Amino acid sequence: MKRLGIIGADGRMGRAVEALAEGRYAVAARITLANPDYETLADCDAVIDFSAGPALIQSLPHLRGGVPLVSGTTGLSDAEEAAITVASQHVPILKSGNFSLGIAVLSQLAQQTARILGAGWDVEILEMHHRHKVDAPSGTALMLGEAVAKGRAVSLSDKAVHERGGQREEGEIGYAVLRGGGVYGMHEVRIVSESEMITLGHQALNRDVFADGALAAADWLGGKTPGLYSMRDLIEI
Ligand SMILES: NC(=O)C1=CN([C@@H]2O[C@H](COP(=O)(O)OP(=O)(O)OC[C@H]3O[C@@H](n4cnc5c(N)ncnc54)[C@H](OP(=O)(O)O)[C@@H]3O)[C@@H](O)[C@H]2O)C=CC1
Ligand SMILES: O=C(O)C1=N[C@H](C(=O)O)C[C@H](O)C1
Repeated sequence: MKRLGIIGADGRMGRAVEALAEGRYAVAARITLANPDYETLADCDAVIDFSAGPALIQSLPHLRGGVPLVSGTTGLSDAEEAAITVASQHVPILKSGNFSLGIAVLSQLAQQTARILGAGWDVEILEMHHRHKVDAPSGTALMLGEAVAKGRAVSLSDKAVHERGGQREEGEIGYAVLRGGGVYGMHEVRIVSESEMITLGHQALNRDVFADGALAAADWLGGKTPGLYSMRDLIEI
């Protein structure tokens, strides 16, 4: 059986991945805060990461032999993102802020809708997650904003408004963040004119949807050449 490493193995997602991997992979490395045995990752056939920036960055040197990495950790700094891009010269890495099929499709729809309608329509991105979530806005909400920006041929960092302190300006991509209870993940892209509103929405109904997608990504990534891949590469949209 192929050997799987899990970074953040004791976390909500790490536990979901370990449970779903049973019968498909032998879990050969479990990286946790208490047991940071990063060198055990080098002997794995694939590694799945749902942890935090520092853990992900510490793992990278141990994958340089070419161990494929699937990473779902969000809230990374620019320096951490850059380190992943550098590592992908030696290692196949599939990184996504969301491993559900529905969000991959929603992202494509948001891009197309933004391209067709243009900046005359206002875009607001809403997300809600459980009370324990650390980063805001979510990695998925940022991905959806990137899709809208790509559809409009603009840069998200130029157009994103994370806290509205006054009146809206044309072309803004606004964010609204809610936190509470046990919500697995709710995202909406609202595209609004003076006369009508399109709502593209998605709700995760359990945590396994992300773990399942990450395991499918690990299967797909085996044997790929080094590079930085996305869920859209996997499902070919
Ligand atoms: N892409 C996707 O589809 C999804 C992405 N995520 C993202 O995955 C990440 C994890 O989410 P979730 O499982 O809910 O969070 P948790 O806090 O439940 O799990 C993270 C785990 O990583 C551990 N950890 C943190 N730092 C280190 C370190 N330096 N070394 C070793 N272990 C470390 C934590 O340990 P401790 O508990 O001791 O702090 C914890 O067990 C988040 O960034 C989240 O946004 C979540 C769901 C889906
Ligand atoms: O922290 C979570 O739980 C989730 N995080 C990801 C994100 O930041 O978008 C994906 C999913 O929505 C759940």
